[in-house]
Amino acid sequence: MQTLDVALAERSYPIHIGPDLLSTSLIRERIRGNQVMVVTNETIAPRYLERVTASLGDLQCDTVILPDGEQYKTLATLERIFDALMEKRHSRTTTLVALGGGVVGDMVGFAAACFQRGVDFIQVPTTLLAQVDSSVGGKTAVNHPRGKNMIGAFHQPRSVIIDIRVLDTLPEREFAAGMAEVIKYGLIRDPRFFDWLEQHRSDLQRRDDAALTEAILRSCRNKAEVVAADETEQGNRALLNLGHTFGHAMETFTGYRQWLHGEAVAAGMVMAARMSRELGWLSNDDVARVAGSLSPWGLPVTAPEGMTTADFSDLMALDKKVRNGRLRLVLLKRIGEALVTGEYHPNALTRTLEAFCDKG
Ligand SMILES: NC(=O)c1ccc[n+]([C@@H]2O[C@H](COP(=O)([O-])OP(=O)(O)OC[C@H]3O[C@@H](n4cnc5c(N)ncnc54)[C@H](O)[C@@H]3O)[C@@H](O)[C@H]2O)c1
Ligand SMILES: O=C(O)C(=O)C[C@@H](O)[C@H](O)[C@H](O)COP(=O)(O)O
Ligand SMILES: [Zn+2]
Repeated sequence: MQTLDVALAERSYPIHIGPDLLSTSLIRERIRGNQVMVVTNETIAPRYLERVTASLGDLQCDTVILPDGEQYKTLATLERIFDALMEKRHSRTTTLVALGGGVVGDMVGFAAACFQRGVDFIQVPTTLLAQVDSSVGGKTAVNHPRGKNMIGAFHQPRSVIIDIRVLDTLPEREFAAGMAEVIKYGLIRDPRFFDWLEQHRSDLQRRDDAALTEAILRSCRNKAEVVAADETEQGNRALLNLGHTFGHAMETFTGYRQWLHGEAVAAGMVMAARMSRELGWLSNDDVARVAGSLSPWGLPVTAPEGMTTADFSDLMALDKKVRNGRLRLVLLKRIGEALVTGEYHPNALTRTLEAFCDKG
């Protein structure tokens, strides 16, 4: 097992990474009270829920099983968690455990931030995307029909427990979606990791344990460093949003049903790369290299069917990085270095959107 720390003073916490961690005492050790609510979904429950509850010893342990899917990452679904907490008489010293992918993790984190104005929670991520990104950093939220993650809070977990064995049951499409966020770290701040990912693509495609552990570790290290330097996104944390302004627009446009988050981020990162070329920062070869790092995973590099430039503009105007009416975007200075900026000629954005919507 390897352990990293997210250094946030009194809110610091460990990330444990290794095989077969689900049934160890790691979760139990981080629980401070005598009550725990394990929240998961209908797909994950039959596979992993019992293993987790069995590891919790003599605590009062209750469970909630949510419906599966991004379309359920809503305020309405959150109520099921609050109802269960009230029904089972959980108090302020309870701990919520998020057993699942980013959807479960984001909702449980938000429920923990809200219940009695804030209780402990532990992330037990079961998708690659959740292991490398969403379980770390304390961004929690639900979606609004008009915008992604619009209602949420910053609330850090007590610990993150990454059992790489649970990825054995993860479908290919979900695994690839997680790779989009892994590749993101290489693009925004870690060019050596980007090179490494290109060199080890086939090892990762066959889910070789050593390569997978290395990819998860290096991703979590990148995320932990960014979060430790800027917990609430006053500055450089926004770099983790590469591809997301475009991607969130695509997810919202498709009603949170058609495209996976990682797929939308992949297409969004290609858009960001193309816009960076418009601004003279990336070459044609760089853009081809960005797209070429994503497409072998079957990730989309074109816009959803029927989405127009007007759709993009409308939805992107609601992005959380808008400041005083000006849309700020995360763009690439070069492969391995990103910046967030609102200082670009609007034509560069128009040309990027037109090219993307016309022919992809
Ligand atoms: N908070 C953050 O910092 C952050 C970062 C990135 C993404 N996100 C959010 O995360 C969400 C996407 O997360 P995701 O990609 O994990 O999607 P997800 O949570 O929907 O999980 C993907 C699918 O895999 C299934 N699944 C999960 N673990 C499995 C396993 N081990 N075996 C078999 N099936 C399994 C799930 O039931 C689901 O059907 C989005 O809502 C996105 O906005 C948040
Ligand atoms: O942790 C962050 O910060 C991120 O931006 C990570 C993203 O991968 C993630 O999708 C996040 O939920 C996006 O946040 P949002 O503030 O743009 O909704
Ligand atoms: Zn993301």
